[in-house]
Amino acid sequence: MAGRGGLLMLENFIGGKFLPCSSYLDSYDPSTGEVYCHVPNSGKEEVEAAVEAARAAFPGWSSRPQERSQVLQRLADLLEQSLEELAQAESKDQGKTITLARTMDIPRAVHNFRFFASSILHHTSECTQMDHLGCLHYTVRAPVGIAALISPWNLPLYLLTWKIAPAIAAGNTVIAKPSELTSVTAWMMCRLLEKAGVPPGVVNIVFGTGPRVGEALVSHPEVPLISFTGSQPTAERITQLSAPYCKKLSLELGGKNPAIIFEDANLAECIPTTVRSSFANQGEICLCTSRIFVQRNIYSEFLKRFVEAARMWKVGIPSDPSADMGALISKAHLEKVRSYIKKARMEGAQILCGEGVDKLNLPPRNQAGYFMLPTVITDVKDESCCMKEEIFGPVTCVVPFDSEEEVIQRANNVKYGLAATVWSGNVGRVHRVAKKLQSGLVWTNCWLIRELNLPFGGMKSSGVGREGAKDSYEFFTEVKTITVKH
Ligand SMILES: NC(=O)c1ccc[n+]([C@@H]2O[C@H](COP(=O)([O-])OP(=O)(O)OC[C@H]3O[C@@H](n4cnc5c(N)ncnc54)[C@H](O)[C@@H]3O)[C@@H](O)[C@H]2O)c1
Ligand SMILES: N/C(=C\C=C\C=O)C(=O)O
Repeated sequence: MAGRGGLLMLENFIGGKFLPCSSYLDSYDPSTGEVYCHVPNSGKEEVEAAVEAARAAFPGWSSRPQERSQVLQRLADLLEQSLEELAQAESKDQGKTITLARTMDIPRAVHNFRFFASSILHHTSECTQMDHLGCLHYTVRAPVGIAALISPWNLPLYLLTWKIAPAIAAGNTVIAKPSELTSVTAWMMCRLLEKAGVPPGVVNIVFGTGPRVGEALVSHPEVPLISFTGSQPTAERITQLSAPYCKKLSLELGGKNPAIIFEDANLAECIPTTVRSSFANQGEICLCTSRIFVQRNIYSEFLKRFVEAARMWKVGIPSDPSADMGALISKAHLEKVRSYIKKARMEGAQILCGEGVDKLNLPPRNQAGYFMLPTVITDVKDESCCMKEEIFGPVTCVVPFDSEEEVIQRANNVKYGLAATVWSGNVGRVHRVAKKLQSGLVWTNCWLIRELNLPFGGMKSSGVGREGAKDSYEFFTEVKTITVKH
């Protein structure tokens, strides 16, 4: 929809209707630094309206499980038919490459609906007998009610649908709040909901900032469940606000993910995959590698080949299909990421390629965009902020190690525990190391191969709870144990 100054103007989606808001936020095109869209700056009033709509829709939606599965399938089909349009929009709004949006973000959003449409039909419940007391016990599960779903800016539709699909499949009604920095594809999806047969009020989307609309949502007494993906400080705030109501919480947070590369690793596979795991989506994936530990006897060779491969990664405008990396999300974020390179230099680390070393070539129109080259840091201490804090940008540190025990201890020596990769041809070692890593996910000799049936989530400050077929079902339902005396 065209709004002020011919710019795209989004509206909230509440009770099956698009509704304007009394105030709007500017949203920037990361590749040019120009405002290109206005996003509703919603608050308490919009949350009240969404709660009312979600409450009214709950009795009907929660009582029709077969129909829910069919509706989700139709929504998946409709999203798939709009794949190209959605990919273009995601790439423009977020700064990611069109190739990544086409091959990962939007296909995964489609898959999220297909997967939960099917998996919801296959859950079983528990039953036990106490013959000596003449009793049979069994469990039933019921949707919790109105779910608040809050998602970040890095994988906008991918992560939003990873929450909406299991929540509504289980029979809840939802109020979703996408990041104010990347709201466009969520708004586009609203146009498909009615066509798919999602009844009004089942999916409500309120746009705006965390402190204003996000807090109104998480502290609403009629919203008993919150699924949040984002940063650890925001998770802390949400936990505080929801504590008085004992809400159910799922928190998917940041990472400081290690790659451990042993001397017997297949470097021909490991190097391109580790370049990708460090720099895909501009390093803005919570699962991205940011600490690379390399066994000392292959360290020099690895470093040389890794830096060569990182330099080959093409930073380009997001719409260029040959680009490997696009623009970072915002000016503030670019400055934050760059500040880590300055700190590393001040600490005596070496920057081997990227920021401040190589030259970025951009068309004149994109000079004010938020671009940065893939950057490799070395000679950096484990205690440095670059090795401890989540940078969430195209920056990775490479350091040597000597023994298995040493590298496990160093890899675990951060507050986060989300994802690790281990590279070795020795199956025994891979299995031993994977078991000792404090990490919710360990990919060995690969990265980011997702099996949605199995638990996804982090340890330590990387989160609370797990998502996936069974875990999401358990989170989005309440269980009840029934005892029958016969
Ligand atoms: N573990 C995972 O699956 C996963 C996935 C993607 C991103 N992340 C993490 O997300 C972070 C980057 O995303 P971000 O910058 O959008 O995170 P963020 O915490 O700033 O924002 C995430 C969402 O929370 C909202 N929000 C902010 N303050 C809020 C408040 N006070 N109350 C309610 N809602 C509030 C934001 O508007 C946004 O929608 C990184 O730390 C990254 O690692 C984790
Ligand atoms: N939740 C998932 C990925 C999160 C990525 C973070 O940036 C997923 O693949 O299910």
